[in-house]
Amino acid sequence: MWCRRLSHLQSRLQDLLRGRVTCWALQQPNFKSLFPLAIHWHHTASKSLNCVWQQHEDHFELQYANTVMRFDYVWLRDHCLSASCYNSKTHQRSLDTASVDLCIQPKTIRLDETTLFFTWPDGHVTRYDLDWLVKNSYEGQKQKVIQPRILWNAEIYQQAQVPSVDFQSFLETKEGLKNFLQNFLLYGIAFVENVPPTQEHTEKLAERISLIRETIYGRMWYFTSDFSRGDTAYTKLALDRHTDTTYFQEPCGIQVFHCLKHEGTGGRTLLVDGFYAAGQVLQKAPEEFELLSKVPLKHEYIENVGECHNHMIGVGPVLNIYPWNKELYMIRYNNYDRAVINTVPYDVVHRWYTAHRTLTIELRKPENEFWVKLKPGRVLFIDNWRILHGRESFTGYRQLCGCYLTRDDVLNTARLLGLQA
Ligand SMILES: C[N+](C)(C)CCCC[C@H](N)C(=O)O
Ligand SMILES: O=C(O)CCC(=O)C(=O)O
Ligand SMILES: [Fe+2]
Repeated sequence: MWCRRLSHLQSRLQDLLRGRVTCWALQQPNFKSLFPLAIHWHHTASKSLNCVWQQHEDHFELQYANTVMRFDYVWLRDHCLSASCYNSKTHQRSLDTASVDLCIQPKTIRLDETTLFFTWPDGHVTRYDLDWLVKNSYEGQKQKVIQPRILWNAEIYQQAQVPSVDFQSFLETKEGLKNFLQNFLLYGIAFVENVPPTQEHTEKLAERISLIRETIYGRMWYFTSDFSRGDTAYTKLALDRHTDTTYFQEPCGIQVFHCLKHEGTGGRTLLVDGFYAAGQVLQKAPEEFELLSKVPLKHEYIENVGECHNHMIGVGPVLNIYPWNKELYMIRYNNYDRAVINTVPYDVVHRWYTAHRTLTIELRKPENEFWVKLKPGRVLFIDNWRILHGRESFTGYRQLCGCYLTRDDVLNTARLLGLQA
């Protein structure tokens, strides 16, 4: 049998060289006689557990907890949590996945209480907890959201009466921080009150939840309408709704705004939930939603003002979704910074403009706009992957400070506090 296997491997190699990459064993007519398999369903001794499984040629099928799951055998071997395959202190795999035979099949399978035991051809035994399998199966993950959110329009947000968190409790208590982060994760915006109106205190606040993301604008920024940088943000002009740093390969995750001073009129901040608007597009025109999630676009920042010389380019679709559950996780929307579209043919471009228009119409509906006047002492955190911001034109002297945060670090803090993120 070994020789046979070797000659199979040789022809498999030829197949690979010719570009045929299906599993050799499955192509063998006498496959079943080489690996006799049980084809009937196995039931558990305890009926109450309600678990049945079946060993197929190329996968393992499990029905448990109202879920039908299918597992690939290489996947099962790769996810062995035994001491020799997984270091539970570091939570890292020690098994060399490349050493697993891609045609591996278990020799025996047995269920004991809530644990499945797989014995592999080399005698190695892997145990899987049934609940672990449900939680980590594709079928289980497909039905779950990574981050629960409450999508809002102005009315929903205002009626929710989301409380602001006090500066002191945000800095000094775990509950204060946790409440703040919970609201931030759910709504994509959150406020901290009674913050001393200085850049230092704003920085302290930011550092409580995350590393500050230093960018071409600096670490903490401080800006007025002095056109010190080559961007409309540094003027008194109105800014339509947008997300920032769309021209980064990874746009900044969170934006922090603290208005330190404004002696003049106007200058209110506009906030729109981009995911709410995208949700409306999904309902009304699913094929347009899909197009917005597939067509890659460039955004660009070109600056040549004073000493500042920058040229940044970021590529990605307007809507970014996880392919396995279709969950939206990032919107890139900035009509000012969108670069020349040269990544798609003309007919797709036209359909893209139609889809972009549908989204824009949703984003511009007055009922989706939440307007707020930023005041010294009240710091606003914005999820820049979800919420669009803008501002009304203004008169007089207006000073804003703030920073960007690394999304990974904000989510890290949230998870360590027990929040789902
Ligand atoms: C916040 N701060 C003033 C530092 C930067 C402004 C960046 C503006 C740019 N058009 C964008 O949308 O990314
Ligand atoms: O001036 C403002 O309120 C916001 C300007 C802006 O969009 C930005 O700085 O990112
Ligand atoms: Fe902005």
